[in-house]
Amino acid sequence: MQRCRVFANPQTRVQPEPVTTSHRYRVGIYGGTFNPIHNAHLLVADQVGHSLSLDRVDFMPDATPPHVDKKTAIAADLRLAMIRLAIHDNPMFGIEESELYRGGVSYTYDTMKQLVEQHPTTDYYFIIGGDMVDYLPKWHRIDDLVRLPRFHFVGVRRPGAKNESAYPVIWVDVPPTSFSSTDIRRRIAQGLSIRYMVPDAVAAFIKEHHLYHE
Ligand SMILES: Nc1ncnc2c1ncn2[C@@H]1O[C@H](COP(=O)(O)OP(=O)(O)OP(=O)(O)O)[C@@H](O)[C@H]1O
Ligand SMILES: O=C(O)c1ccc[n+]([C@@H]2O[C@H](COP(=O)([O-])O)[C@@H](O)[C@H]2O)c1
Repeated sequence: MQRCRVFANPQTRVQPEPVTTSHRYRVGIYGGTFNPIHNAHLLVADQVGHSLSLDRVDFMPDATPPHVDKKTAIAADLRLAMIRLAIHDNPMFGIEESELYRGGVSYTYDTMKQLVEQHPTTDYYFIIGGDMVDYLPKWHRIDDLVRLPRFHFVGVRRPGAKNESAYPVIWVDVPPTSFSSTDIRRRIAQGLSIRYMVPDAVAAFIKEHHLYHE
């Protein structure tokens, strides 16, 4: 049975304490712009979490994405609010907000270096779309990133697809869903339904705040 440390202040979160000193937490980090978060993101995070027996999968919204060609996203607090609404009913899901606090361009090396240093008993599994694996050689300080202790890449693969990479990647097969946040934004601008593409609470938030209506 896992022991818990109960803090004197009842407001403080009760955190599980490792049973032995060798206990390691297994945390998935799912980075993205989440403009907005959608059901394919949730499906991927859940599938990877279960496939790799992760203790947690944290969604990590970026401040400024490293890709220069990406369009400016809506304000971070709105993206964050939608992530909160989307994940509230899944106890495996959390949010990693450090890139938003840091600001500037959200290079994964900078973020993960800080996280592995701050959490020495945690193994990190950074989730990326299978198509993105081909672009890893272009990532900022990629050779330093893959050498960080307790850092792993997880490639989300369509069943049966190739699993080649210039860098070590743990491949996980996930049922394919082809839509993206771009598709959601376009559909909203065209007045089309996004029901079942995003959680109902996210759709209601988008409507209430009149987001993505051009
Ligand atoms: N349908 C999908 N299936 C698998 N992975 C996905 C899917 N949509 C997005 N991802 C992955 O989710 C991560 C976060 O992506 P991001 O927030 O940029 O979403 P996106 O839907 O690709 O957005 P956009 O269309 O605005 O580029 C990325 O690793 C991306 O490859
Ligand atoms: O560090 C980099 O050079 C780098 C280059 C491309 C993407 N990333 C990260 O990968 C995650 C998904 O990125 P994107 O642009 O596909 O949504 C997000 O957390 C980005 O910060 C990181």
